[in-house]
Amino acid sequence: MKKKRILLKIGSNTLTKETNNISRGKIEDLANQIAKLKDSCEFIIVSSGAIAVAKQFVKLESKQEEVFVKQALASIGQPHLIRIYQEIFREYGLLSSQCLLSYSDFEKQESKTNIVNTINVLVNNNYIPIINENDTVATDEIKFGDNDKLAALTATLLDVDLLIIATNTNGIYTKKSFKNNAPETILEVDNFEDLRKEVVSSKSTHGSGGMESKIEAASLTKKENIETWIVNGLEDDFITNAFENKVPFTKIK
Ligand SMILES: Nc1ncnc2c1ncn2[C@@H]1O[C@H](COP(=O)(O)OP(=O)(O)O)[C@@H](O)[C@H]1O
Ligand SMILES: N[C@@H](CCC(=O)OP(=O)(O)O)C(=O)O
Repeated sequence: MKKKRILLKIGSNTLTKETNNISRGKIEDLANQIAKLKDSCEFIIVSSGAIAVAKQFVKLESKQEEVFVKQALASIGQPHLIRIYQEIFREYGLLSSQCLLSYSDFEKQESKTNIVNTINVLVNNNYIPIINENDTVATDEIKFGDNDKLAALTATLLDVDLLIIATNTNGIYTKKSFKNNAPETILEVDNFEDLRKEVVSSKSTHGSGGMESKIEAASLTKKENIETWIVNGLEDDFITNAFENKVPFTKIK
């Protein structure tokens, strides 16, 4: 049986469970779900969190807002982030690896071919690639604060069957319900262009792209006929529950 190829994007906000520390519990939840699904699905992860991990360990003598400081923090935090993933994934019998990519890599045919070949070898040998932006050489994502687009570009390049973006809401809410503090999830999207009108300018504690960047990401995958799900990553079992339709989330076909 051919496995369903899933690109899972998990942001700093979900990984920290909206605190100032990376949540080992969230990574355990992730590993537990991937282990349960491993006979039917293969996973590629785009994970943020390098800066958030570093902030747990160090205070650099400079203004935190400066982009170079964030790049330095990402460099300090990334190996810790991967160590935590590897420790926990190993306990669940999962193998993992690290890939650092930048947007410009998606503009060069040679780099694209190299990415596809490397990741295919990893996945075919049951390794879960954990991707983040190469923050030393590029600042797009730190400046705009978002891995959503990187996830969409990767999903497209690797021809996945499904992109899952884990965030801190039950998918995209109608603007009206969100503003009235009685959020209602848009479950299925009929008219994609109308979706853009539902975005509210608020963001979560650690997040910076807001819902807009998730919709932009979905517009890239939609063009390639890849389905995108926006789910609440703060909840336990958020992937398996979405598969079983036990929780509300937004499906963009
Ligand atoms: N229509 C909407 N439905 C749900 N959330 C929305 C909507 N419009 C804006 N948002 C905001 O988008 C946030 C999620 O994006 P973001 O803060 O960037 O999180 P992440 O770290 O997961 O990328 C939500 O917490 C919410 O404040
Ligand atoms: N690449 C950096 C920043 C990425 C970022 O902020 O993205 P996100 O948490 O998805 O809004 C990191 O790993 O900390």
